[in-house]
Amino acid sequence: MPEIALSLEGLSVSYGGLRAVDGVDLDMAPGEVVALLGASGSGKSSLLRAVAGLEDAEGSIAWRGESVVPVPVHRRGFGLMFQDGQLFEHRDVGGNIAYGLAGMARQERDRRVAEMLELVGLSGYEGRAIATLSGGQAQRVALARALAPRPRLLLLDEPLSALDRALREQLAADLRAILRDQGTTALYVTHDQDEAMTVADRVGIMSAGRLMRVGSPEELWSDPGSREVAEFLGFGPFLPAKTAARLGLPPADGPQASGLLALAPGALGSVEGEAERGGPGLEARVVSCRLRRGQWEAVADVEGLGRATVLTARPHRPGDRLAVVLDPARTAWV
Ligand SMILES: Nc1ncnc2c1ncn2[C@@H]1O[C@H](COP(=O)(O)OP(=O)(O)OP(=O)(O)O)[C@@H](O)[C@H]1O
Repeated sequence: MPEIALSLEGLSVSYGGLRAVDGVDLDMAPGEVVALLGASGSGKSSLLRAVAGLEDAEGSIAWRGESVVPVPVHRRGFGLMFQDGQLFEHRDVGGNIAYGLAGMARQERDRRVAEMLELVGLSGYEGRAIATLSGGQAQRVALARALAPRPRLLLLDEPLSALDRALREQLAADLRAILRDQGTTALYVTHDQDEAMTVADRVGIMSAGRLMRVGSPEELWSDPGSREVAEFLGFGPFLPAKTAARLGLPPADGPQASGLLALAPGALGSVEGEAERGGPGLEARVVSCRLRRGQWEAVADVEGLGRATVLTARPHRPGDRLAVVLDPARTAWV
């Protein structure tokens, strides 16, 4: 049997009559990073807080087979990191990182602080005042502080949400490298799909308190499992089997829950010049067009599919005709 670090079984969190987390089962391997992804209010933070011991919960929470439910927060050996790093303003950077290292000899503590600062790319920042740090630097210090005592599990709640997108992307990649480097087992809550897919080995999709599906980013994209998860990931439109067959995509073998073919973002592309020549492809009319991250995207009414996003090689005007082809590798049956 594979080794299990954190194990959740039937975990539920209720606030009065509201069931914020509803019967979640999840096993995590040692050193694994799992991101919980879901819309606002789906119960991600409540689940994380229950694991930390900050929220009463039903069901079981075990670490290496032993229940941690009776263990108080500070004895669980779990590290925490939040959106706002919650650094102590009255301590300098070094003092913040050393906070969880009480009981360690001075020299050893200083060494650990320097090592953590190097890990997060802030070597030499020991004496800096917290108020002088940028948002990104503050979150790096918060990460160093959380990792310094070598927690057996790191719990991160939207650690990058307060940062702008470019910084978030950079820090997400750095975080992944740091967690791998340290072999840290981590549960990571975010509502940002790109961040989840960058940081985690496996991503869990939450909706209305339930864990809908857990898988590696590749698994989720190739088989989202349900229309709800597919929609959350940005798949669409969803084509009935008959339409899919007309496009040369007969249903895959095996039972299909709803028998719909879901198109991933980028599944439709235009063959430039073909519309004018009347060549292969579905006929489409452009509604609007925009440049997104260096790629032209047209919203178009596509024959037999309805309104959909189509990647194009150049900008198009409303009313332009396109010949649209489907990339079967960017589709999934749900
Ligand atoms: N302390 C609380 N008392 C009452 N209801 C709460 C409390 N904390 C959360 N809730 C409710 O529980 C549900 C789940 O909230 P939770 O914060 O876990 O979701 P989330 O997915 O983390 O959302 P967000 O991304 O907005 O933080 C929501 O309906 C929320 O309003």
